[in-house]
Amino acid sequence: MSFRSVTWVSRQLRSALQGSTAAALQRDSASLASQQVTWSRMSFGAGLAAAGLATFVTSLPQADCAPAMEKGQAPPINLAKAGFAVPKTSRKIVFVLGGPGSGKGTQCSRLVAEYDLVHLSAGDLLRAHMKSGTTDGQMVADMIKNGQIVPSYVTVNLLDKAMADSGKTQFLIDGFPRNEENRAAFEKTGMEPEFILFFNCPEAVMEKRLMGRNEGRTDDNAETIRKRFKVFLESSMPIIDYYNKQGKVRKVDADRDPSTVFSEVRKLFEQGFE
Ligand SMILES: Nc1ncnc2c1ncn2[C@@H]1O[C@H](COP(=O)(O)OP(=O)(O)OP(=O)(O)O)[C@@H](O)[C@H]1O
Ligand SMILES: O=c1ccn([C@@H]2O[C@H](COP(=O)(O)O)[C@@H](O)[C@H]2O)c(=O)[nH]1
Repeated sequence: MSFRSVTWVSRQLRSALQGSTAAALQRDSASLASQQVTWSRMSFGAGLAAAGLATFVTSLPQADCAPAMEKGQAPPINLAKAGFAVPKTSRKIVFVLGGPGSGKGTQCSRLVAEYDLVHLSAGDLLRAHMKSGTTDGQMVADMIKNGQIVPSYVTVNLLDKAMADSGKTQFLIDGFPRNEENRAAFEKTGMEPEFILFFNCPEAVMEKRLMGRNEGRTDDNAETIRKRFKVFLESSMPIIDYYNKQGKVRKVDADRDPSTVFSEVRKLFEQGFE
């Protein structure tokens, strides 16, 4: 199956409305159908769409729909806000792994612009959490500054909550799992990755990129970068090997300009899930 977004929801909406007598609903549907309502085929059961989709889309608060529609984009449909919980086992997950500075975040941004995917960077979630003022938050701040891997109970909870809150079903999980403890804790939740997108990049290239990133990160300095590289080789590479043995790794040569890297990434996504 392909990740490519389709106007499938529009069609479902129109067919669900064919038997409906509600004029107001039809008016809303026509305006929605004129937008490109994107969703992906695999994320939704036809029964759910026919039974409830028209109702909850039209009942979404205006504030949720208006800004995106003004920009000519798809109105956001958030299943969680609409009261539908997406079962964990329905989530389609791709782990995006590679050394620090290999370009994971850069390529994930490009992917979400083209496909119906939610990008969750474990590092970003942890950086937000470290500002929470909790004891955990302080621990996370210290660990990031030292290039250490935060215990799974923190990271897995943050990822799980972000997935649930998104109300979506297809995720790029960037920078996780980083060690065996992470991997095992995630799999215990019942979720597993469809495949692993692995960015292969020489250390010298990654170091140059990180030193030039200038985003004010506490770990983008020569001393912490050295520690992060060591942790990557010792703890994270074995995870990539683990998935490689399962035939789940799709490897990209990341030492090229971002557009060239992306054209290869796109090809790997067009293969869909096997
Ligand atoms: N293909 C590329 N060529 C040159 N520079 C790149 C390329 N991809 C990303 N960069 C730059 O390198 C830096 C690191 O990229 P990015 O943040 O995407 O990496 P990352 O793998 O997500 O890093 P981290 O794991 O540390 O979060 C950024 O400044 C980015 O603009
Ligand atoms: O799953 C994770 C992800 C990240 N960390 C910590 O955060 C920093 C920065 O991560 P980036 O992916 O480079 O944004 C990383 O060095 C770890 O300290 C983590 O512990 N677990």
